[in-house]
Amino acid sequence: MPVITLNRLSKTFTYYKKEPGVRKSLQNLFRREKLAKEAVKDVSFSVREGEMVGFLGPNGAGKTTTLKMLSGILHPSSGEASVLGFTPWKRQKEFKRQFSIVMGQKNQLWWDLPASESFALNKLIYEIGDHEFRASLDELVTLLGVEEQLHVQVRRLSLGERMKMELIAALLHRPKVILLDEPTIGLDMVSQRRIREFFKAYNRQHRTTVLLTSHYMKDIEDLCSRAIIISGGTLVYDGDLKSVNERLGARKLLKVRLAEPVAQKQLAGLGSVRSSSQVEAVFEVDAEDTLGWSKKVLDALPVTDFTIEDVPLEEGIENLYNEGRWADAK
Ligand SMILES: Nc1ncnc2c1ncn2[C@@H]1O[C@H](COP(=O)(O)OP(=O)(O)OP(=O)(O)O)[C@@H](O)[C@H]1O
Repeated sequence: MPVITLNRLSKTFTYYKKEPGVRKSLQNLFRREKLAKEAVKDVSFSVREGEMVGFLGPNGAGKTTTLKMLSGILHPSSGEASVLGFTPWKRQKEFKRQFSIVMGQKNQLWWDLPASESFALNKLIYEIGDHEFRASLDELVTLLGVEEQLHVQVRRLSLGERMKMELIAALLHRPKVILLDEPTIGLDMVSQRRIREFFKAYNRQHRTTVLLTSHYMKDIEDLCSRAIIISGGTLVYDGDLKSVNERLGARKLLKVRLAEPVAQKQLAGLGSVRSSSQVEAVFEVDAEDTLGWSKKVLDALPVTDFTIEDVPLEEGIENLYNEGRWADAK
């Protein structure tokens, strides 16, 4: 049984064009130009109970807008959605008690109070019983290793510690469905890993259904076996994460630092140059022949430093989409 279902869900934002300058602003008071942005177009998919699905797409693809509709923060322009049998934007109390959304860029904790006091408030809001609250809090605090920070004013916590407290606040009422919008954004590698490990353990224990957006491929790889990809508001892929990886992994970025400036022409003569500055160059190369490419570049240029990296997720998706390489993946 799916717990999340979207049926041709769409959202168009309408807004008025704003032009710079006093004269234009005055003109706009009388004659405003109305614009429309189709942020999400006819998106349909469903997620089964206990699944952890990566929701991916380039910047501005419509991910946050979709998650906001699924959490009831936004009304769609058309289409339907059901989460745990509820229509999210009706915002029924019973829905809110079984659901949670975590946005890495927003916080729900009170900054001037210790997190423990925000948790006590959530206990009241979600009507969590004493025993359940204690058990839930103990489990989350232990899994995330934040026992010592519970009574520290939130504004004094590190970014990673604050995010862990945000997660506790979002999970205290043991929601069955969790939407995670960039939960590890801006965190250092250690905190990112800790949060990934937390979700793995948490999901094993509670079989929560999770829809996760992240710009870090590692988050998605570690937690999800299925990916849903949108681009320009439209669903472009729904399937195995492995096949997305195979496609994205086909190219690598070879980054070199040079001892002295090298002419653009010489760089271009070596291969596909992604970008270059005075003493740096980035080549996009075939992943299967990284060694051959490395040798060629090292032989030809005065290289002082050298790294091989994956193509950033959102860029890779955008490239594949533009090249029409999704056709056989759908
Ligand atoms: N209130 C709004 N009014 C007008 N346009 C909007 C509004 N909210 C979002 N948009 C536009 O809708 C599109 C989708 O935005 P959304 O935030 O859903 O993208 P996203 O996939 O989450 O991107 P990112 O990865 O950068 O966070 C963008 O072009 C954005 O500028």
